[in-house]
Amino acid sequence: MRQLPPPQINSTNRCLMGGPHPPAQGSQTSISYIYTKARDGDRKRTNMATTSFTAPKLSSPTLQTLYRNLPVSVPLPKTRSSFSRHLSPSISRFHHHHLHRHRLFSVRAESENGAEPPRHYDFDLFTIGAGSGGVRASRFAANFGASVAVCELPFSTISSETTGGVGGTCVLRGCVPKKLMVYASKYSHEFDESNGFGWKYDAEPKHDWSTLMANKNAELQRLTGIYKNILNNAGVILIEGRGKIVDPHTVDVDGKLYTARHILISVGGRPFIPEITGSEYAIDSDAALDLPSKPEKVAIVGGGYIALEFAGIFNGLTSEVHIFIRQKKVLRGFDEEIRDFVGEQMSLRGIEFHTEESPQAIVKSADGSLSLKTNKGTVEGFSHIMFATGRRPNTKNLGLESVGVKMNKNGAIEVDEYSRTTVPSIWAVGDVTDRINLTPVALMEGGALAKTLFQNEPTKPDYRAVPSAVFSQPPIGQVGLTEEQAIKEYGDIDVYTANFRPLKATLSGLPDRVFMKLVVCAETNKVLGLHMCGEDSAEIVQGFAVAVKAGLTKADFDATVGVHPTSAEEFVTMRTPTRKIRQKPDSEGKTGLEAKAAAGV
Ligand SMILES: NC(=O)C1=CN([C@@H]2O[C@H](COP(=O)(O)OP(=O)(O)OC[C@H]3O[C@@H](n4cnc5c(N)ncnc54)[C@H](OP(=O)(O)O)[C@@H]3O)[C@@H](O)[C@H]2O)C=CC1
Ligand SMILES: N[C@@H](CCC(=O)N[C@@H](CSSC[C@H](NC(=O)CC[C@H](N)C(=O)O)C(=O)NCC(=O)O)C(=O)NCC(=O)O)C(=O)O
Repeated sequence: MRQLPPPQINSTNRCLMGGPHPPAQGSQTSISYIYTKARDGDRKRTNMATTSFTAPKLSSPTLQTLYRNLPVSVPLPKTRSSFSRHLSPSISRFHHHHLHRHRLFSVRAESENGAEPPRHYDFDLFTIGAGSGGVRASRFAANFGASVAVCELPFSTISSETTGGVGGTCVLRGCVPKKLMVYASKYSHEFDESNGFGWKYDAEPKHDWSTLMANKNAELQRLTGIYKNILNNAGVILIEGRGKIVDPHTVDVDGKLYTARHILISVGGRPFIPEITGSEYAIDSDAALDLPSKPEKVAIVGGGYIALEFAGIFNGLTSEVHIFIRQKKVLRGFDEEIRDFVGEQMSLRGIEFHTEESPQAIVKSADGSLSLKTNKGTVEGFSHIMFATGRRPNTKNLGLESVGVKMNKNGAIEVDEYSRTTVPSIWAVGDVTDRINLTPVALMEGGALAKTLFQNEPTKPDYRAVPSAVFSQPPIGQVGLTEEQAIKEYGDIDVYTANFRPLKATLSGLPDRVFMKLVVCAETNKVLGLHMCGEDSAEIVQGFAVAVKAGLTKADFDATVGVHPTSAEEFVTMRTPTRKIRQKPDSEGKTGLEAKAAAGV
């Protein structure tokens, strides 16, 4: 796609960020606050004495532009902008109160090239979508001194054209409720483990589905409230409704128009279900997180993150679970040995895998049960059929085509390295751009954008060594290259693996095992990739991700003392390579110490 030049930081930002400006001679505008940088990068507002000054007489064009771009605060009642004109009385009252509490209404004058007449905007940044990326960009931008509004649809556990909620996918329909359900479902395995440690129950522990759903939903309500407060405390104005871009600087929210110097699209994605006969009987992950009762027998179509996580959840909560994947293995793109290992371990916990089976139709029987017809036959008697067949960017009905924001064939917004779309004033972060669809990545993109636009610090998100976890049971954690990627990229690698029965399994008597792998560059001794499937792998990999990101060598790992007895210690005690792969001609590979010396470490 077209690469736009790095964003130019305009003089508004420079002035705003630069701390107290000397009052321009003769101005009558009151400046109420300055912003000082706090340790964590957020900014603290400092109350300043109001300064009165009248418009300065500036001779140089640069200074004139600088002055036009100064953020000037105008008391709301005196200045009715296009923004306040369109507000309904109740929203207007809220904004009036809110703006006065946080900062006076900011009207900015802009002249893009010095020749055009200055334009006034209601906001420096208008964000569409208050999920992880949108909230992060908006609140950081506000903390950097920008005037920011964000619009979001009303709360619902199920996303649609008319529902969403502050917090977005991660908080309301993804990571958080999913992890709560993972916690709920893990107990059954733990009850099984406990017998070997002497625990006896007079009766089988019972699970009450409605208690779990009620507590989970109460937590989601709490979190959406927390996210509203986070925005409010940062001085971001929240507007409930559906945003649609009208022109490169204007957003329509349910009939009211708001102008902004920059528009950010952070509307995320939604589950995708392929169109097959009977697909209306299928549920997606939104619905699966909010079922009124436990599924008795569930088919899960797909072999990605979501399919494996829900298979573990329903299996742990004692549903009968069948997974249908169109390939031989789950988790395309993951390390091959991890793909094999997780499949085996999940099978041992009672999940049935149907491989190389593609769904063709769903049929509902008179008794209400569902059958899944595939290329290999029909499996009957499901209470639920869940599709976890990927997610699609949420870019319909946003007005993107009409303003010229380019999208790829899946509807993902194309952006440059700074998250800028093909329209220079419009930016996009998070799943809507389909880069790496993970919450911490959206947070990174949102934070980088706020710095780029409002802190005079053009910042590209860094996609090297992004760790991730699949909260399957057992879970997977990984960072860096798979063995297959490393061979392709480096040719010569050493692979260290450990496949062992963890201490806990010796008394529990369960067939649980752990698999761990280090992929090491033979030439430099750097650890290129680290993979684990087994209890606690997500927690373990987060720490090791620092080492991989920092480019540490296998020798550095060897020099680290283990924590005993843990599974994690295997990563620092793998002494002999399981295999050495040599693809470069005449290549022997170096030992750890030789490589360390060669690299000057
Ligand atoms: N723990 C985490 O960090 C989590 C992250 N996520 C994020 O959300 C994204 C979406 O997750 P998910 O929905 O699991 O998507 P994924 O892309 O991970 O997996 C989709 C799965 O569905 C299969 N599939 C796609 N289309 C069809 C079809 N028409 N018929 C049969 N099978 C099909 C794919 O098979 P094939 O491989 O053959 O294409 C693949 O196995 C992930 O990529 C991840 O970024 C989601 C949940 C948890
Ligand atoms: N990691 C811990 C904490 C989980 C957590 O971070 N909970 C979040 C909610 S979900 S997570 C939602 C996600 N937050 C985060 O990912 C926070 C990550 C990290 N603390 C950071 O600052 O980068 C997000 O969308 N952030 C937008 C933003 O920060 O701008 C929270 O806000 N809790 C407050 C509370 O419970 O009182 C755990 O797993 O137990």
